[in-house]
Amino acid sequence: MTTRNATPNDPVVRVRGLEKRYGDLAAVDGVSFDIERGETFALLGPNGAGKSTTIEILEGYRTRSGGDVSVLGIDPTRGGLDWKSRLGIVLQSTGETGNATVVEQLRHFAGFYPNPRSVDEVIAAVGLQAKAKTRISKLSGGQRRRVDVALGIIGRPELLFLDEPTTGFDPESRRDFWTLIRQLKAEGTSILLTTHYLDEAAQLSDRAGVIAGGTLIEIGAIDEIGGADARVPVVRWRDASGAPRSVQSEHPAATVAAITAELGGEPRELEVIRPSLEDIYLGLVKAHDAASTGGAAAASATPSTATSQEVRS
Ligand SMILES: Nc1ncnc2c1ncn2[C@@H]1O[C@H](COP(=O)(O)OP(=O)(O)OP(=O)(O)O)[C@@H](O)[C@H]1O
Repeated sequence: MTTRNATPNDPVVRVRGLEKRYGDLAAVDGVSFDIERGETFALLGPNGAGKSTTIEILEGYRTRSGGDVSVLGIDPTRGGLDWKSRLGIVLQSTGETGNATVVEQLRHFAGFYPNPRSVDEVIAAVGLQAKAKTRISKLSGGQRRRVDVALGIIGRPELLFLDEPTTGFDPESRRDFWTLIRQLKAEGTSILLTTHYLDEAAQLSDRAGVIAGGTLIEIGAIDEIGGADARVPVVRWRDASGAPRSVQSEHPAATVAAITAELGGEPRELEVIRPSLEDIYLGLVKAHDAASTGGAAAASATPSTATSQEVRS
């Protein structure tokens, strides 16, 4: 076996120079990051960026081509059943379609863990009380996804991997899921989340890493990622001729006052927008795409709320 269990001060995940090649394709190309104990970390990136490959290497489902990885103090390629029982895994694709009912499946899986949660509590936490005795094969796609999440948390994991967990959830179920994740976090669970819902990442995560083309292009606290410049508010309005105008401003109130004075009245369709995580993320990915296709000069991490006509005040 390998090294030692993580102490409370060690990161629960430590990745250094991770590489994964599929033939000529470098799907993951020198990625490094840590996840601290109790932290929720979001791995963000476009389709094919390398998120699932990274997460599945951490889970022990894929081998790596290079680099060092430690998960709960263990190299995943050597993780045994004891190590696996400390993880909760919600894979990207829904696996549960069998003939068992929800409660039967959860009882069955609870038996694999030394200290599982109560099956009834988990069913309630994922909002499947009314379907507890229904066969999984008869559930809707979103309900099956909730079974996946239930199976991921039944073993009371120290570290929970959530690969696009809320795909197929209706808006209310997503909010319920967020509440559940906050409860798990409050209990001390460390979480690695991938999602294409940037509002979900912003709501749940302490830090995020953005991966594109197999490399980590940005990492930081959710409210700092992309840097201060990317967070400058944008004032939008229509000028006297009805043309759309926008300006990035560190002092939006003063900017609005100046526009109002210039127009001699209320600006039409006035709005002040603070770039969201999604705007910032889109700016980062756009800048990376431009740089990697040779258009570096045109690239900047300007939020997507910006337009080419904008000036900064
Ligand atoms: N088994 C495989 N064999 C060959 N290429 C693969 C394999 N698995 C993934 N890839 C390629 O590796 C790259 C990264 O894929 P990965 O599934 O990690 O992306 P992702 O960021 O999770 O994307 P998505 O958001 O679509 O889930 C892609 O170009 C993909 O086509």
